Amino acid sequence: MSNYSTSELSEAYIALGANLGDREQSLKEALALLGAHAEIEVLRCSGIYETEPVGYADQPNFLNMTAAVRTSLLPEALLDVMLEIEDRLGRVRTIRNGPRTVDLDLLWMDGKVLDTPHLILPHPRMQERAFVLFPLRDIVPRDEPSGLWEIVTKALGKLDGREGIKLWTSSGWEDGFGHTGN
Ligand SMILES: Nc1ncnc2c1ncn2[C@@H]1O[C@H](COP(=O)(O)OP(=O)(O)OP(=O)(O)O)[C@@H](O)[C@H]1O
Ligand SMILES: Nc1nc2c(c(=O)[nH]1)N=C(CO)CN2
Repeated sequence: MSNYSTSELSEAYIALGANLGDREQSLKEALALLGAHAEIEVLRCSGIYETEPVGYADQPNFLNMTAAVRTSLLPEALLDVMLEIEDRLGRVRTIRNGPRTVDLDLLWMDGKVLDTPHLILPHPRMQERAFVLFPLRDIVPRDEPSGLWEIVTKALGKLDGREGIKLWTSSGWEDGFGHTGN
């Protein structure tokens, strides 16, 4: 497909959330599926945080984390891969902000700005979500070239404390989790 990927590599930041079933397993499977894609390399993963639900309160706590990936996919194609992973892991869309086996949001891609019916970049709600910002702070380098570190730091400064976020466990990524063995 001509408009699927490019010869240039982008660095993208993805938020993952799960609040149904085996939440930790769903996050890890989603990461493994991202990393198994021929055009996606998972570079860094945050810790896994347990977070109180935001938006629609009458649902279980979430586990949330973020990942940085390197990819030759164009933004829309990366989003398609993410939506396929959600489907594969059994996500059923019911109510907005409602419970889900796994949710993948594309937060940031080299500072690109997009506003199409399918994809808005940067993610429009990322700066107000503590469950995104705390895990994102784990993995964005201070010298990130497109200005994400400054955005995350400023947005975190506006939050009221930790807002129902606590570290749950390490993602285990550094210890080899997610490698497919080749
Ligand atoms: N940056 C983005 N990342 C992920 N999805 C996006 C983005 N911009 C637009 N979308 C669109 O949003 C649609 C709905 O996403 P989803 O069902 O995950 O929403 P939600 O998780 O309930 O709410 P929220 O978008 O606030 O996290 C997706 O099918 C996708 O086309
Ligand atoms: N704590 C928490 N709350 C949410 C989350 C989430 O991932 N974590 N996702 C939502 C819709 O994307 C709505 N509310």
